[in-house]
Order: sequence, then C-alpha cells, then structure tokens
Amino acid sequence: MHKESIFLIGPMGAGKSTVGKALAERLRYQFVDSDHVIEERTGATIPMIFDIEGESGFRDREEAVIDELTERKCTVLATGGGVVERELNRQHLGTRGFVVYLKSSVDALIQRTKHDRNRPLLQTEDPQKVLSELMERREPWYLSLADLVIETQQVPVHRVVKKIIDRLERENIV
Ligand SMILES: Nc1ncnc2c1ncn2[C@@H]1O[C@H](COP(=O)(O)OP(=O)(O)O)[C@@H](O)[C@H]1O
Ligand SMILES: O=C(O)C1=C[C@@H](OP(=O)(O)O)[C@@H](O)[C@H](O)C1
Ligand SMILES: [Mg+2]
Repeated sequence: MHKESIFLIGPMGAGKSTVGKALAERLRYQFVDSDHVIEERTGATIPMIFDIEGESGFRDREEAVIDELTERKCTVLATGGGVVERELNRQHLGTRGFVVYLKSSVDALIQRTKHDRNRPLLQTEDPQKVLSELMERREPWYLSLADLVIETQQVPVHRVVKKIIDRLERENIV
C-alpha cells in the first residue's frame, strides 16, 4: 500500500519535531509541526494557550489543525504527544497516512525535556510521575495507530532518521 504522508506520534521528548524535520528533508517532503501551526495561528505560545484557555482550549485548536494537516500530501507531520487524546484525531491519523510511533523510555524522555519550559504539562513537581501516567493512558493508542514502531532510546537523531527511511523503503512506502 502506498500512503502519501507520514505522521509522527509519540510522547513529549520522543523526537517528533526534530526527527520529522530531518526526515522530511531526506525524503524531500514538506515538513509541518502541528504545535507550530497552532502557535502561529493563535499568535501565542503553547504555555500561553494553556494558561488562558486551559488544556481543553488547546485540544480544540489542535483538533482543527490536525483535521487540516492530515489532508496534505507528501508531508511529514510532527504531532504533539497528546494528539491521541481525541478520537477524531485518532481517526484522521489512522486513515489518512502512514503512522510512525517514536518510542522511548520515560527516563530518556525526562532527560530530553527537563530543561525545556515549553511543555506546560511537565512544569510540575514530579514530571516523571506525570509522564508515566500519560504513557500508561496514551501508549495503547500510540501502539494501535502505529504502522511502524521505531525505538529511539540511545539512538542519535540521524540514526533514528536512517532507521525510519530504511523501514519505509523496505516496506515500499516511499
Ligand atoms: N534520538 C534522540 N536522541 C537524543 N536527543 C534527542 C533525540 N530526539 C530528540 N532529541 C532531543 O530531545 C528534545 C526533544 O525533542 P523534540 O523533537 O522536541 O521532541 P517531541 O517533538 O517529540 O516532543 C530536543 O532537545 C531534541 O534535540
Ligand atoms: O503531550 C502533550 O499533551 C503535549 C505535547 C506537546 O508536544 P510535543 O509532544 O512535541 O512535546 C504539546 O503539544 C503540548 O505541550 C501538549
Ligand atoms: Mg514536538
């Protein structure tokens, strides 16, 4: 089956935004990050949106953007880690493109995100606990949506990109 766009899913810190950009360059696909589009359209950062509208306000914006971006052809789409929380998003991701789940341990996710203030859900006393709970709820969705699961644990970004491309080529996706 040839699916035209590639959707990256997985938790905060998995590398969706970083890997997505590099992957798109290698494939000569367009790159789009749903979080960046939400920020551009809102004229506010994600922490500001969470502050003013709450998480549900952010999720409403995310749902509208995901509906639009999953329709684009020849695109690598980096989603936000919580995209799987809404059923409509899961439907669109699952039916409109090839889904790659970037997988990592909670420990590695914490290491990668600990100095970053742009993820409001992790600005808490115990980000490890929060991430573990989010993973417990979200990982079944990541796994059930995934056409491909890529381990990113202790794998540098360029190797993650190579692993994805090897698998996409082997499976005749690109
Ligand atoms: N495979 C990797 N190995 C080490 N660091 C990584 C890897 N992938 C991403 N990172 C780093 O982790 C941080 C989070 O990456 P990012 O792409 O923003 O993740 P996401 O969009 O999935 O939340 C960034 O500082 C990025 O450079
Ligand atoms: O997991 C989440 O609920 C979120 C993940 C973030 O994106 P990244 O996964 O790119 O960090 C961003 O969409 C927002 O802070 C909420
Ligand atoms: Mg991101």
